[in-house]
Amino acid sequence: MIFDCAGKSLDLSAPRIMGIVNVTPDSFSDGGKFLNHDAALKQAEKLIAEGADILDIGGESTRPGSDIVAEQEEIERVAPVIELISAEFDIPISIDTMKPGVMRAAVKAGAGLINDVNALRTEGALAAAVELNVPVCLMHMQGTPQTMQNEPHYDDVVAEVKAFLLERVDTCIKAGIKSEQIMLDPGFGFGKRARHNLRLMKHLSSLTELPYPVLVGVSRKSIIGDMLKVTVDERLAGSLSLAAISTWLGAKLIRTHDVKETHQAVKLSQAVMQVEDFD
Ligand SMILES: Nc1nc2[nH]c(SCC(=O)O)nc2c(=O)[nH]1
Repeated sequence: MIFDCAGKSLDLSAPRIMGIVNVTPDSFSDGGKFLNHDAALKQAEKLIAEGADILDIGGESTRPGSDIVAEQEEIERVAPVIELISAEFDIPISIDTMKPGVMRAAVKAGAGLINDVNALRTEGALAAAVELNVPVCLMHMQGTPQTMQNEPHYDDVVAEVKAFLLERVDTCIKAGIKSEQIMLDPGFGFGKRARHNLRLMKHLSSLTELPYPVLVGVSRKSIIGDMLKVTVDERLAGSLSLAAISTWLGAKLIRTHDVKETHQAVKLSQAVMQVEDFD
């Protein structure tokens, strides 16, 4: 279960941590903090020191109602940062984008994994991913970031998300993506109400039992805010609780803003899962 991310390996035989570096002015949690390259590099350095196993670079916020960013603008935000991080550190880098042109520029700059919240459905994205021949994360989203939280509806959210992801896997493999280069993600908060997010978490094993590693991204998200009625900067405890639950249920990659604390939570849940039953 080792992903080759453009020569840098990501070993998913145990749960790992994906640190978030948003190079956007409007990301819901840290928007604007890392728009300049030095700040982004410093953030990368911090997350690596705290134990990140991969860094996820995003140039377009996909929080509900976010603005669409032009492809060239998104490339100008992410490519220089990826180049800097890739030159400076030996850590695998993922590009969080839906756009094929950004995928190409990011991999050229040193990214080794495509993290697509749109599961390669954008025109040209699947062809780009096949050509770039790097691992991909396929995530479920109902609608678009601009529309997804307007009355999301499911008859059976767990079954529907699982069916969507398996259909995308089938399409990707038929197009030439290797199955061992695929990871899946239920897409917490992407066209889901609180109860949908909770059901997806409760039944996460319906995804983790599949032969693909599962990535979970709940860091500081509305699943926490809805339940605890706390603001974004008061969601660390909730994020860590869900990180522990996710890994307990088989998630192999936790996407987070808070790497140090999440690393501790994951280490504990691993310790419980792996302890010998008898001396
Ligand atoms: N794979 C994956 N990529 C993501 N990119 C974002 S951006 C919005 C935010 O961080 O709230 N979320 C996710 C997620 O949940 N999974």
